[in-house]
Order: sequence, then C-alpha cells, then structure tokens
Amino acid sequence: MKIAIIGTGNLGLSIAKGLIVNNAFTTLYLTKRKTEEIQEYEQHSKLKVTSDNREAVQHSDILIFAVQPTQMERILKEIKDDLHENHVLISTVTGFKIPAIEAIVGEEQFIVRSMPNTAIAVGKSMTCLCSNEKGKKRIAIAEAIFNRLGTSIIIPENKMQAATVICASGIAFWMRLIRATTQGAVQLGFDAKDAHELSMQTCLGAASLLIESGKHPEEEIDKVTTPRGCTIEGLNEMEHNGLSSSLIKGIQASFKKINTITTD
Ligand SMILES: NC(=O)C1=CN([C@@H]2O[C@H](COP(=O)(O)OP(=O)(O)OC[C@H]3O[C@@H](n4cnc5c(N)ncnc54)[C@H](OP(=O)(O)O)[C@@H]3O)[C@@H](O)[C@H]2O)C=CC1
Ligand SMILES: O=C(O)[C@@H]1CCC=N1
Repeated sequence: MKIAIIGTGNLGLSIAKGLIVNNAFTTLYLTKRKTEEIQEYEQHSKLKVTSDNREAVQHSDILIFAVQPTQMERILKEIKDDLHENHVLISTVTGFKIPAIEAIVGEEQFIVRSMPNTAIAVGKSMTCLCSNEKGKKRIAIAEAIFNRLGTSIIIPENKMQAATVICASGIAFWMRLIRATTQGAVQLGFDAKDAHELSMQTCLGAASLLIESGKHPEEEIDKVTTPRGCTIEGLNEMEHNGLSSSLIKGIQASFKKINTITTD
C-alpha cells in the first residue's frame, strides 16, 4: 500500500508509528509544513518526509488526512487536481463531514471518515469508520489498515461525533483514571513508579477480562466484592462521591462541546 499522511502532528505521527511497527506500507509519505520536527523518520528506507502535499498525493494511493478541522478545506482544495479515481481518501478530521469533503473533491472519490485514537501508535486503537456511497466499495481497505493498528467498527456517519468523545477523547478520560488510582496507591505507601505500574496493569487486566470473557462489568465486579469486604466499601464511597455520574456528565459535556467546535 502506498500511503500518505497529510498532516503529521499528534495523531498523524501516532498512525505513522503504528504503520512503521507493523511494516504496513510499500511507501509512506509524511507531510507537514515544519518538516524538521519529523525529519528523523526519513531514515526509514520506504518513508519520505515533505511539506509538499501534492507530491505526497501524486505518489500515493491511500491518503490519510490528519490536519485540524480549520486546515482541511484549504488542503483538499490544494490537492484536488492531483486526485485520480482510485485514490482512497481517509479523513480523521473531527467534525468535517462527508458532504463537505464531497463538495470539494466530488462524490466520485472513495471517501472514508475514520476516528482512531492515539493508542494507534501501539496497535491498540479503537477506530470507528464510515464512508460515502462510493467509499463503501473501499472501506475494507480502511478496515484492513486500522485492524492492523487495533480494532475497528463501521458506524453510521451520524454517530461519528459520539465516537470521537468515547474513543478519541476517551483515551484522556481513562488516562486520568489511571493517574487518580496511582495517586491513591502512593497514599497507601507505594512509590510512584510501582504505583503507576500497579494502576496501569490493573486497568489492562480489567479491560482484557471483559474483552476475552465477553461478560458484563457487573458480573466481574460481583466476583470481587466480598460481602462486608473492602471492595464494596470503596466502590460505594466512590459512588456516593459521584464516580459514575461524574463520568457520564463529563461525556455529555464533551459531546455538547464537540457539536459547537466542529466545522459543520
Ligand atoms: N489527537 C487525537 O487524539 C485525535 C485527533 N483527531 C483529529 O485529527 C486531526 C489532527 O489532530 P492532531 O494530530 O491532534 O492535530 P495536530 O495539530 O497535532 O496535527 C495537525 C498537523 O497538521 C500539520 N499541518 C497543518 N497545516 C498543514 C498543511 N498545509 N500541510 C501539511 N500539514 C499541515 C501541522 O504541522 P505543521 O504546522 O508543521 O504544518 C500539524 O502537525 C484533528 O482534526 C483532530 O480533531 C481525531 C482523533 C484523535
Ligand atoms: O479534543 C479534541 O477536540 C480532539 C478531538 C478528539 C481528540 N482530540
């Protein structure tokens, strides 16, 4: 696969790292204006760093756009004359809807919207995908890429904003929970390094248990909560202080915000 990442910032670089680790490309172009920030990646033999988006598009078949929403329209206009009918356009740009992309490049292009998260750098992204009508014929290419870099599901476009909150912003939400449980562990006497390790691995164990067993969280919680024991004591105290409510309200606030900051 000849891939170009147009806009190699936080997310674009995470995707690039995932592609490099998985050796998932024939050639890979990485573009940004300040190329010196990612110049080190040119040491890779099949990888080219450039500020020339048109050159990247001309030498690639799969175009992954990872620029800010305000930059997307200008960049699509810049490269549209270099598009051929087999290009697959994959946009990670928050809130930049398929009709807005089609309005610039035309309905006859294969267009996929993708919402990954930064865990893509370590092959663990939960990625949501949708496409335009034409793109349904090529969405399997996007699935193949993102399934090598984690897990993907196809959803309707009208759920992409919600998916952004749960999966993309969600990484930050879970990180904060890991930080909080680390702080708790330090207070119980572990040094910071051990506390961090205990917290991360326990989080990984909880998610892995649910993924591998397919069980509901409460079924697993029931196995841990000894009657009159310390787990239920801790859980109930957390709930009295609004743990679940706080997370649900945070998700709602994030969703409300995303619907105001997008370019729709
Ligand atoms: N961060 C995340 O976890 C996620 C982000 N997203 C979405 O992905 C998109 C990118 O996010 P993120 O990576 O955080 O943003 P960044 O600002 O980190 O990255 C955007 C990159 O685009 C580059 N850029 C800007 N203008 C151009 C141009 N004309 N040509 C080529 N490159 C250009 C910038 O580099 P330079 O200034 O050097 O050109 C910058 O590195 C956003 O739309 C975001 O909403 C989606 C899912 C998760
Ligand atoms: O915080 C944001 O607005 C972007 C969208 C998802 C992740 N980062």
